[in-house]
Amino acid sequence: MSYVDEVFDLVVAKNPAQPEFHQAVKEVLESLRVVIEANEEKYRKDALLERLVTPERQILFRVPWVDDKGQVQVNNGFRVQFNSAIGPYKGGLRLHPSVNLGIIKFLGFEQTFKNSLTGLPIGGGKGGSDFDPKGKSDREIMAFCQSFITELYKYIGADTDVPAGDIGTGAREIGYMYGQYKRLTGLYEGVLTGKGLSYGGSLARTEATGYGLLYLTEEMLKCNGKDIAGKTVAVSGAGNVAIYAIQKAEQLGAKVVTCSDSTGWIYDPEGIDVALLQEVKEVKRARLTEYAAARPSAQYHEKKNGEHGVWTVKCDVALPCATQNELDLEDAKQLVANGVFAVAEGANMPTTMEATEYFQKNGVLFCPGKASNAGGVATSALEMSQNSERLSWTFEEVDAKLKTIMVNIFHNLDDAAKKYGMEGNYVAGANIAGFLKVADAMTAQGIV
Ligand SMILES: NC(=O)C1=CN([C@@H]2O[C@H](COP(=O)(O)OP(=O)(O)OC[C@H]3O[C@@H](n4cnc5c(N)ncnc54)[C@H](OP(=O)(O)O)[C@@H]3O)[C@@H](O)[C@H]2O)C=CC1
Ligand SMILES: O=C(O)CCC(=O)C(=O)O
Repeated sequence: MSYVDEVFDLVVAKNPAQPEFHQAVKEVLESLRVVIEANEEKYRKDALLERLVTPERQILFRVPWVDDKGQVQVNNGFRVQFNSAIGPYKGGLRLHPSVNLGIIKFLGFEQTFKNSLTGLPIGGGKGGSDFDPKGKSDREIMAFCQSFITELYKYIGADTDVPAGDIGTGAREIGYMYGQYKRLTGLYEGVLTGKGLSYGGSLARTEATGYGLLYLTEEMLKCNGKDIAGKTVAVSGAGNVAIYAIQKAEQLGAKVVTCSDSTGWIYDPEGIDVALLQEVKEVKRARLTEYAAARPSAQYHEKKNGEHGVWTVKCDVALPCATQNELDLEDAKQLVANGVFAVAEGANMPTTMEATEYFQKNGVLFCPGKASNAGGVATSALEMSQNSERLSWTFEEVDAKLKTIMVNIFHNLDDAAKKYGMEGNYVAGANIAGFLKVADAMTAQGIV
């Protein structure tokens, strides 16, 4: 049996009931086959793959907090410190009822390769809780965040592990967590990113994941003789990534006709009004029905099981920006039948493996999230740099660096795919380019 297959079987055996983690590992290992086989003896002897798929540390903890009725609630807290070969652990905190250890491990594993692709010195980590921020008062959110950090502060720090936002964790939550960390440690340091601008946050971090997605998509299209201007784009999600992806796509001359949340989706043939979307989602924290009520051109569709939502709409470019496995084989078939020619992932692993293969077999340009959504974490690393030098850069400076990083990521994965005989396979290119740097650093640092 090949080394890759042996290690994949080991992952399934040692991590039962963690399908998202198995999926993320399988996708990476499959595309590393050619690289591993070229150096199999050394990697096998060093158990490099076994170490790569095993988190350095997993922290599981209780998060008790008191709700507005005086009732004590208890949630599960997680931080998976996956790989620190190239820098301190770095990655977001997800607050969503679906969160479990397998999901945090898949995200931490992906983060290791993504962070490597940015070219910046950051290792991979991820965390979160099964806490549901929806419908909670500000006081309840604060109580949860303070309790979460009261345990987690022991394991994080500006040079050890630097968490940030993800689904359900935005500027408000980061603020409460930062305040509690400072209170417990007495340290005013860059321990979290995505902070508010008045206390060490970076300009353009809020926009970075969505903007970065479009910078990379623009470059991918340009290198394949196409242009984003004038194209019709379908976006899923209506959170941080989706909103700024829509804004930048529209600035680049595309028309974005869809967005969605967990209860329904919008088709707006005149193009999404991003200012209205921001007002509904970021300010009011309301449902998309409010967008539809205020926008005569918009059609609102309730989410129904078995229906394919935004992916039924005819588009040239699809940008899944909501959550994992939200675009399956049926969706991919529909998109291809409707003429889609490019898909770039804003979310982490939003496309199933079968759907990814279908796109690739049908000549659709496909960029995986670990490359196309890396602008968020890259800008977080720029926030860390600014915190270290006690300076703040302008929006234009950060945005220009972000654009350069995204263009470089695309060329690195394009080059890696070509070098290993898989031209145009950006999934393989991203996994190989991300892996090589981490593997080199792990090898240089000995058996740790
Ligand atoms: N924020 C960042 O900087 C980065 C985020 N990402 C990834 O991008 C994706 C979106 O994150 P972000 O925009 O920050 O998160 P937000 O919480 O801001 O928004 C998430 C959006 O996706 C929808 N959504 C979440 N879960 C589900 C679900 N199970 N089914 C349907 N819709 C769902 C939400 O709808 P509702 O509000 O109704 O729940 C919301 O519209 C995630 O995969 C995240 O890991 C990747 C890189 C960086
Ligand atoms: O900015 C960060 O550190 C976190 C980003 C993140 O969680 C992600 O890239 O998925």
